[in-house]
Amino acid sequence: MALAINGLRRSALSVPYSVPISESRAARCPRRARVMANSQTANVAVRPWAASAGTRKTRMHRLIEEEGCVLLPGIFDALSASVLQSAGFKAGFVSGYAVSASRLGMPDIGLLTPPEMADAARAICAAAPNVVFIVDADTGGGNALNVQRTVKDIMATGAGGLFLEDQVWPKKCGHMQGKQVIPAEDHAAKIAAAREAIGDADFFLVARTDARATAGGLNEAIARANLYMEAGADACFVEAPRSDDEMREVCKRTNGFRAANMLEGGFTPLHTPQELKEMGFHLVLHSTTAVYASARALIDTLKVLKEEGTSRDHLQKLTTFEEFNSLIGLKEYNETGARFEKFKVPSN
Ligand SMILES: C[C@@](O)(CC(=O)O)C(=O)O
Ligand SMILES: [Mg+2]
Repeated sequence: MALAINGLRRSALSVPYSVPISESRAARCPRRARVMANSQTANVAVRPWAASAGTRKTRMHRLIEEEGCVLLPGIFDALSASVLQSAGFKAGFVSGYAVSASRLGMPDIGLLTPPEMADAARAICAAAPNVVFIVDADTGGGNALNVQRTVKDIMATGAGGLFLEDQVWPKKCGHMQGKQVIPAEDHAAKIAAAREAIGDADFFLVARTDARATAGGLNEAIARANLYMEAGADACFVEAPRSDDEMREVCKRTNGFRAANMLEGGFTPLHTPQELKEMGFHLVLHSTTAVYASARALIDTLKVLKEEGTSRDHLQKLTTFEEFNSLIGLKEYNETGARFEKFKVPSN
């Protein structure tokens, strides 16, 4: 019996995507068998994206080449992006979790919309033009057509790539309970649609799977990651592995570049980029570190202000007036303003 990946254009794959599997296994769980069959071929298949990935060098590919393992702190607005750039980071992650919290004051349960995310990304990229940002596009806003629109919107912000995940909408943060995933073939089709929308642009596509949390567990998540790589992703992200052994398994059995997420208080053990590089990861998100640090600082500072009615005894906890103005480029703005105070007729 031959099964095909629904939704993928035949021209998108140069290898046969019909894989013979046993009738009985397919009958027990056809969709799962389809995914597993494809994952079994993934290591031997000649993948067209792999050939173009060799020549296609995005900013993110170059950073991976330079650093081996790229650290992307999660940020959520123009100010946090400015701080990230000032701290010397070359890459950052526009976190859906953190944007939902900072922009809406709402949890990461599918309340943030793609246009709101694109709007946040636009301000972020403008505030930190030297940083390559990867944007969390959640599920991409619907089907393949919605995904293509979302991809184009996010590309127009100046970002260097995006994450696209296979959860059922409304999605949840990967470290929350009760997640569900759409059929693997449907998400592979969305990845193929995203790849088509990206074309030759300098834009890095990360396919995320949340299937570790479902009945299929780690095996299904790994099979899905490989399928999504076949569909055209530049990197895969198996969300929320629960131990070092699971993280190593992900690295051993998935193809292409791999992302890990170090979410404090989540399911995945925390590691340094060097440790993760040794395991086989290439991108390291610290998706919530900055938003948790900001919340901690605000909680503590405003508590003191409420109690004492003044900040004068706690100024060491705040930036200074000068430091803050410099952070957001006051001197440069003033210089530009001065150059255009009056139009001067050129003397010769
Ligand atoms: C990475 C993340 O998607 C959080 C998560 O689901 O683990 C984010 O929005 O920062
Ligand atoms: Mg997210």
